[in-house]
Amino acid sequence: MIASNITKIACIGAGYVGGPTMAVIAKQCPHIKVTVVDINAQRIADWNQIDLDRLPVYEPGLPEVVAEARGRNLFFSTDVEGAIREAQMIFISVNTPTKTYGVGKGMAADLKYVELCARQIAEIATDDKIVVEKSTLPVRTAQAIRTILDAAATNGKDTQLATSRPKFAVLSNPEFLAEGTAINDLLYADRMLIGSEDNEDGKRAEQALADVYANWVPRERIVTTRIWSSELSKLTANAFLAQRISSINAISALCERTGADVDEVAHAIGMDSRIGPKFLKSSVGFGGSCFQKDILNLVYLCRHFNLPEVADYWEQVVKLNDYQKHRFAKQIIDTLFNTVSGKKIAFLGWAFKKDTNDTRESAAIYVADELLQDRAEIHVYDPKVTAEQIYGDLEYLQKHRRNDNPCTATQFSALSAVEIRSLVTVHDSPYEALKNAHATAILTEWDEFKGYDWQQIYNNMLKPAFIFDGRNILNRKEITSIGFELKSIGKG
Ligand SMILES: NC(=O)C1=CN([C@@H]2O[C@H](COP(=O)(O)OP(=O)(O)OC[C@H]3O[C@@H](n4cnc5c(N)ncnc54)[C@H](O)[C@@H]3O)[C@@H](O)[C@H]2O)C=CC1
Ligand SMILES: O=C(O)[C@H]1O[C@H](OP(=O)(O)OP(=O)(O)OC[C@H]2O[C@@H](n3ccc(=O)[nH]c3=O)[C@H](O)[C@@H]2O)[C@H](O)[C@@H](O)[C@@H]1O
Repeated sequence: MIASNITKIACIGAGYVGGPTMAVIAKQCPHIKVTVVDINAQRIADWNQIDLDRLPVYEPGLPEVVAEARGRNLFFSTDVEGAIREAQMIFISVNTPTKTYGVGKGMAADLKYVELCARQIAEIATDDKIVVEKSTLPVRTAQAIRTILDAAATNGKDTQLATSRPKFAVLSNPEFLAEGTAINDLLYADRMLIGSEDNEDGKRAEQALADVYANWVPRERIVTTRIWSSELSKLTANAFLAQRISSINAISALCERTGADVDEVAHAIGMDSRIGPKFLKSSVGFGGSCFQKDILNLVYLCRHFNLPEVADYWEQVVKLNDYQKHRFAKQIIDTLFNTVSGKKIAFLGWAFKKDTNDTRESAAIYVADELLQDRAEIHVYDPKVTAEQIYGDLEYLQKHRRNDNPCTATQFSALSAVEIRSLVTVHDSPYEALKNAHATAILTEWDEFKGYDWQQIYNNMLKPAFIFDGRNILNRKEITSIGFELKSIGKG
């Protein structure tokens, strides 16, 4: 029977979502044993680090949560099979990146990891399980998961009587946390969304998961829907959030031409309660593993369902974001007298936003790539990102640049790993990165950047000393009074 009182949870995938979400469930529900498993042994070893500053995910508040629950009712392990066997409820929290091959290349979500999980669950389960989609998935994926679970339950186990075969309930429970604020987002969630199949087991499973969250989330914030609505709500939420950023970034370009100030415009329109102030911060462009991936996935789905106008509408959000990153890089080259060849450009920040060590799809990667095409010498400082990660990001891009990117596709040539390493230097100290630089580009809004000794930095930079503030974090008056030439986003 599908369990109604959950005491054992497994989560497949110990990444940015699996790790923090399960740590919070374990913290808030000491009566539930939570086991997080991953095929990446190094990642699991890092989650088991005694030194909590070296967990694989940097996230404010996470070490404290892990310290409280780990070893009590929170476990990290590579024993995927054991965890599946034991659990009543299994979260699938594996990566669903954009496909880099075959049908849907560059657009569709790659569901191979999710499919593998479903097959593994089906193969191993000997009793009834609730399977929860925590990964972000295209609408109707639950159908595919159900088909795999049911087929395996009948195929591989046909020696079993039909009545003794395990039953599965599939739920959709997308995650809405943002990196950098994950713990807060999980503890004080705006809502927890649960989509279930419309049958008795589906409703039973939905109630069981709602009861888990009810240990700390007010009941009125636990929203239940049909399963397709839940799946589509996740893609839609990310598309709406990203759309706001692209909208304000589009206006930033107009501000630069007209002398208006994008921060003032954002403030003024955000005071309209129908618009609201959040997600109106103009920037060098949104990054992160999800916005672009999820919108491209949405676009792919719309085309699949023969809705080309709808697909084009959403695709524009990504195109505008590509344009914004390109605009920023181009402004650096244009301002530095039309070439950055052999010039030292310091990058402050590499992560896609502050308070995370995640660099996936970070704007910094694309801006660096464009400057490297002109043979700039880039010197990077980021408080949380390692040199290997930075080199890895640039090398990955050389192989996987999107073909349809109008800003970058045609004129770009791939750089070798050796070329990248000869042109890019990663520093442990911001002051070293900035010494003798022709220009500084701020790519991430880390708070510490605001508190630097900018006078000292100015003294040590080449003149004219340019700053390209891709996050609008510096105080214009202070910075220009030192003598810097400051270029901000959306300020004429
Ligand atoms: N990163 C974020 O802030 C958010 C991500 N999401 C979604 O959550 C999902 C996971 O994202 P992340 O945690 O960022 O990915 P991630 O790449 O950090 O973690 C995924 C983990 O799954 C593991 N894995 C893959 N296949 C496996 C298998 N068959 N068995 C065991 N482990 C396996 C990988 O080794 C990896 O450690 C994605 O669908 C993403 O779109 C949703 C909300 C927020
Ligand atoms: O599905 C996901 O992965 C998650 O994607 C985003 O979270 P995240 O990408 O972690 O971080 P955001 O705060 O949304 O920032 C995304 C990017 O947009 C940029 N951004 C954000 C807000 C803004 O006003 N301006 C802006 O440029 C950030 O700097 C960052 O590069 C969503 O906010 C989460 O709700 C969602 O769960």
